[in-house]
Amino acid sequence: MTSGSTPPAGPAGSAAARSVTVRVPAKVNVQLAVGPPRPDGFHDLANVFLAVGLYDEVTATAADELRVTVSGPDAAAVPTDTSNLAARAAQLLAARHGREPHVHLHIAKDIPVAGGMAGGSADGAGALLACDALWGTRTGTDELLRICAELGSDVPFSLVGGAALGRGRGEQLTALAAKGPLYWVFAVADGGLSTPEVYGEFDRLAADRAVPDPDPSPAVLDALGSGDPTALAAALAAIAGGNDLQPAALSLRPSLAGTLAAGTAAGALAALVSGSGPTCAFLAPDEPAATEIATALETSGTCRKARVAQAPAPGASVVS
Ligand SMILES: C[C@@](CO)(OP(=O)(O)O)[C@H](O)COP(=O)(O)OP(=O)(O)OC[C@H]1O[C@@H](n2ccc(N)nc2=O)[C@H](O)[C@@H]1O
Ligand SMILES: Nc1ncnc2c1ncn2[C@@H]1O[C@H](COP(=O)(O)OP(=O)(O)O)[C@@H](O)[C@H]1O
Repeated sequence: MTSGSTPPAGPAGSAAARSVTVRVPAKVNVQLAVGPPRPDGFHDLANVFLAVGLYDEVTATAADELRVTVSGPDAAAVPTDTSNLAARAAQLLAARHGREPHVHLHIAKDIPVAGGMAGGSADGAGALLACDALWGTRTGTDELLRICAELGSDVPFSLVGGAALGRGRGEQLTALAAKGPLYWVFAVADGGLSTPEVYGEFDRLAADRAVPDPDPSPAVLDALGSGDPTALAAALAAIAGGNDLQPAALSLRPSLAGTLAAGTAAGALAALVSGSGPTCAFLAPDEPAATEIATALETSGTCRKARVAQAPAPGASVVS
């Protein structure tokens, strides 16, 4: 083999790489203001996204067909066919570049499944970045973000991470200042909630009232920028907790009220359902308090397990 045809020894992510691993964070919606349903079935949002330090890892390896495998305690709940957002990401990227989506995608799953923490979106964004690096297709950020928006409303945020305001259906992002670390505790429930069903329940509960256009709370944005958990909790209290989907999630899963109460009793400054749920998110004053809240939640019997995570977390990034 001549030196010209020998793949150069390069860093993972170069055209020479045979395997690329990308780490992608989960999210919590610090505020989720939901407008009325649009003609296309989506809802306009003011979605204050915050990436948190629970991660999935997506590894893309050269293969002669598209294949998805999943590991982790909740792996059995994740589809491995082309409904998996990671597989769909590979297909969309390959189509953009006129190539076959031949790749083995392995997802090391740590983000709760169907939990309102955007785990599927994370895997979609992670697969996109991993395949782009593996295939050497060098797709620009704007094009990657367009593909993310095709995959799902939350996927663009999974790519960028940090903190951002999502307008439209959540896909139109503006970066937000966020100072850390903020310590969050996540109470993971048994079983998930379907995002479309929760939006449907929101519509049912709102049927006899006018739903205002969604807007972010300036106090929430200020508190996020200052990194002061007490100020953030006060700003959330002033807007009835901040998540307009919370009553719908509670209506579909009334037991979540007990989870929220257990975290509050254990010292959480704020307690809210994460997005469409059923994961509940608790803002802690500091790291030791977060550990105490997690222990109290696990012994309360109101959740399957509790996880502590710091925020803001970086977006999707190549780790090897
Ligand atoms: C609620 C949120 C909050 O961040 O996330 P989760 O808590 O589920 O993770 C998101 O809006 C979920 O976004 P995502 O999970 O990407 O949803 P998509 O695949 O785009 O849409 C799935 C379905 O949810 C509903 N949907 C989603 C987004 C939106 N702005 N309005 C909607 O009504 C629609 O019924 C849509 O068909
Ligand atoms: N890579 C993936 N990981 C998890 N779920 C996925 C994935 N791809 C598709 N799904 C489907 O998306 C649904 C929602 O999963 P997930 O994104 O974890 O939750 P949420 O939308 O509540 O944040 C799952 O029930 C599953 O059927």
